[in-house]
Amino acid sequence: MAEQQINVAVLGGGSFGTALASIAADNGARVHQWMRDETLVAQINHEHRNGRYLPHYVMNSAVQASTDLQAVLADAELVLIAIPSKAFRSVVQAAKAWLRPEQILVSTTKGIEQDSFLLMSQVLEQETGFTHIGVIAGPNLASEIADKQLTATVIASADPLTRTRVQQALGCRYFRVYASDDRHGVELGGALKNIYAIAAGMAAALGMGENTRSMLMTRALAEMSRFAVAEGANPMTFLGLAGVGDLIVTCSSNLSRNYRVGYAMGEGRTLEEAVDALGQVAEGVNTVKLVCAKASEMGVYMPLAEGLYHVLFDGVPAQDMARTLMMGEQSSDVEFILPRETVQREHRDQALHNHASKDHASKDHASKDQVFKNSGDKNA
Ligand SMILES: NC(=O)c1ccc[n+]([C@@H]2O[C@H](COP(=O)([O-])OP(=O)(O)OC[C@H]3O[C@@H](n4cnc5c(N)ncnc54)[C@H](O)[C@@H]3O)[C@@H](O)[C@H]2O)c1
Ligand SMILES: O=P(O)(O)OC[C@H](O)CO
Repeated sequence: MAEQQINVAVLGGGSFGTALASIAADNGARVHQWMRDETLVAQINHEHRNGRYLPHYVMNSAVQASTDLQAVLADAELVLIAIPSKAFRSVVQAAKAWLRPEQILVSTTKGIEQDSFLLMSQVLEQETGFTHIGVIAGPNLASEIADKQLTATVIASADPLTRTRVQQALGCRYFRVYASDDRHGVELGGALKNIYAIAAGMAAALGMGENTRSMLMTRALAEMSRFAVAEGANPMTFLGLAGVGDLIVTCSSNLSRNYRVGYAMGEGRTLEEAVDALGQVAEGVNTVKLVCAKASEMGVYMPLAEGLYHVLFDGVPAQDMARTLMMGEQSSDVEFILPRETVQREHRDQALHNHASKDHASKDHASKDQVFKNSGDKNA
């Protein structure tokens, strides 16, 4: 589908970086992939395999791997950055000397920066000041893409050139790229769903049923969009691939690392044991901490995220947390139709009404008593 051969640089030698590099090469792009590990570089260049992250996947043999950041970026028109959020800024800073304003820079990372609460495309913007900046997010399990399972993603950018170039570079017979201009919403969708994937993994390990999983995912969507709207995103974005799409896949599949962390904890492992056993990044663990702090600062109601926080960091058993959540307020289904505040007001009004009726009834009763007393007929 690529209309002209484009030079693509992929920064990151993990599973998603590797899958994206191969897609772009399948699509006719000239692809250079940067990573730190010389052994992996040699393996990709000679065996066309990334034995550490996607051992069973045969990559497109045209992908050229290198540890030389300058060489990888030299001719790149499109730069895809697939580095975990903890290291994202430092890699961008290292790359900065060879980045140019005409390049298209796209983050594929679904995480939030610890101290700044910035999303990765905001880090890119802050570090470079460039305009062709975008993000990719959607239901994109790297190992399924590697298997060439039919997959769709979203390129989100306010910049039309970024959107069309990424669609041209990556859209192919097994990978569809949809466009959005709500970069913030798409990026938040990708980062926030990791929280609920941990909770869904936990629920599955605890033997909770399909009704429970469906409730969890739907309420997660309500919570994610409530937070994102408070952050200035468009709630409609959450109806798309980067919202409900990514939430479904990550809350349903043990190919998701976040789901696997939750599952291991539901089986009784500690957070540390679960993360160690994974050996890769589960962004949701850090994201839940940052989002809970932010939500309390902004006054956004996020009972699921808060509940998960208590299980991960305060030693609250997951079963107890689930019970507590069921006792929480019974609120609105879709808050953009019936606002949560309206339901709360209705409950308050009803309580007042009940109280007033009770009061009235007891006064009525008392005055009847008085009449009876006065009339001396207690059986009237
Ligand atoms: N794996 C997926 O299915 C998938 C899908 C969509 C999005 N993502 C997102 O993409 C991002 C990267 O994911 P991944 O699956 O490729 O991760 P990964 O854990 O498979 O690999 C991360 C890569 O980053 C490298 N890295 C870590 N710290 C580094 C540093 N300081 N300098 C240079 N390189 C460093 C690692 O060596 C590794 O090559 C994550 O934020 C994830 O949310 C992943
Ligand atoms: O493995 P996870 O949990 O990081 O999820 C991978 C992707 O984000 C799924 O779209």
